[in-house]
Amino acid sequence: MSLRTKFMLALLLTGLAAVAMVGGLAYTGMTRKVDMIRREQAMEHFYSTATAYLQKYGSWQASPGKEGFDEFMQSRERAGPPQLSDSAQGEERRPPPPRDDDRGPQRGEGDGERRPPPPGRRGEPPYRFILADQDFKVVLGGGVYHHGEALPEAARKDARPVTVDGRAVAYVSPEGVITPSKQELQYLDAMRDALWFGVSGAAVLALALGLLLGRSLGHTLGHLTSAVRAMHGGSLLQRVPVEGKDEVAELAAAFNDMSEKLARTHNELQESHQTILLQAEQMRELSVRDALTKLHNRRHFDEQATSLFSHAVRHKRPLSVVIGDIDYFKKINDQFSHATGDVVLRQVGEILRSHMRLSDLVARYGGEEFVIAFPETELPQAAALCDKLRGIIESFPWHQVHPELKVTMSMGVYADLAAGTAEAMLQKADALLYRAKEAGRNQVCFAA
Ligand SMILES: Nc1nc2c(ncn2[C@@H]2O[C@H](COP(=O)(O)OP(=O)(O)OP(=O)(O)O)[C@@H](O)[C@H]2O)c(=O)[nH]1
Repeated sequence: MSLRTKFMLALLLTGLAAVAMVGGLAYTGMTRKVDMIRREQAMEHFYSTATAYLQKYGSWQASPGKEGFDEFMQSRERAGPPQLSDSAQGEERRPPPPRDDDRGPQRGEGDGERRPPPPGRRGEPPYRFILADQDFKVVLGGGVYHHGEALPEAARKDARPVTVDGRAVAYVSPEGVITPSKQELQYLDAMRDALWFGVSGAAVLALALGLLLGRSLGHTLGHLTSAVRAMHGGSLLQRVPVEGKDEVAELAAAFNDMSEKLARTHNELQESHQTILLQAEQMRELSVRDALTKLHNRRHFDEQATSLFSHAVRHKRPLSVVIGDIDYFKKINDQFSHATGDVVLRQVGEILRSHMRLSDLVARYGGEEFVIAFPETELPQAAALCDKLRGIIESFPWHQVHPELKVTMSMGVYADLAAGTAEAMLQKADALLYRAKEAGRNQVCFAA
């Protein structure tokens, strides 16, 4: 069941229950109150008439009886129109009791047998007053009791004494219920109509409110659901409209805050992740680079040379390895300073790097030693390239560093994969370098 339907049902039930309860209570309360007032008024009227009548004669026995009482009452009515008047039978007159014809003859009018009281509202007898004498003997039975009959104990409890000169000469007892007059019935009908009108109004209002509330709540919740789905999809920064100041609006505002914080934290995390990756890359780069020449270091060369060797063997491709060593470098350090030696190392490194192809591998192997691997290169091309490099180093304008500075390099080149490993090839190249040194330096020695 949708939220809107639930809202509508809840409001409908609440509205109907409230109207029914308030209206029902008001209706019942008012009906009872009207009954009570009428009953009191009728009682007061009958009682005052009976009191006046008995005061006039001293007692019922001394009075002309029922006819005299009726006459007395009618004369009082003529004197001033009463709110309620009572017949000599003591019956409340204004609302004529229903099925009055069924009552049959009254006490003293027929066979003397008491008939059941005529039904009033809801089948109850109409409202009447019973008048009993000082000994609780009924003198006016109101169609309920026989003349001379003893008033039952239950009726005596409600009986009100009529006193003359301080002594009770009679008792008035009410009996039955008030039957509403036509006008009162119209009032009650109008009240019932108003009640139904209220119930219908409440139902329409509840449905409209339910629809409105359900739509407004569903609107915000719909936004929230879409936003959460979008967040699941990776778009962390979401905004839903904040309407009003209720709990739903608070939820929407809290969601916006959360989304903003999540997006910010996510961005920060991504940035720091990038930084970490960058730093890791820099660290990795540093770990494979020589600090002075910025060429790769020995460890990196060994790793790469091994895989170049494997590749060359597997694909039966040529591979040449070279070891170059700056001649008399100790003398350069000693004669021109260690700093000059560093400049020489950096410059030689730059010359080697700038003359390599991207696929070539060059590294500072330690001290004044450099190593090169030429993949896809046969020995003659490698030896020729090394001789060219040797010439470039020799002819570099070293005098700009120091007027007397001269730098040359000796190299050993080896290109036979039969050596078995890259390391073994390097050892062979180193032996050829040694030979170059022995042969007078500033030269390239090679072997296939
Ligand atoms: N300036 C400088 N000198 C270094 C560095 N690394 C090693 N050396 C020096 O390089 C010199 C190498 O000297 P040797 O091994 O005797 O070789 P050489 O003097 O070049 O003699 P040959 O190789 O036989 O021509 C040593 O004096 C080391 O101290 C460095 O990073 N900077």
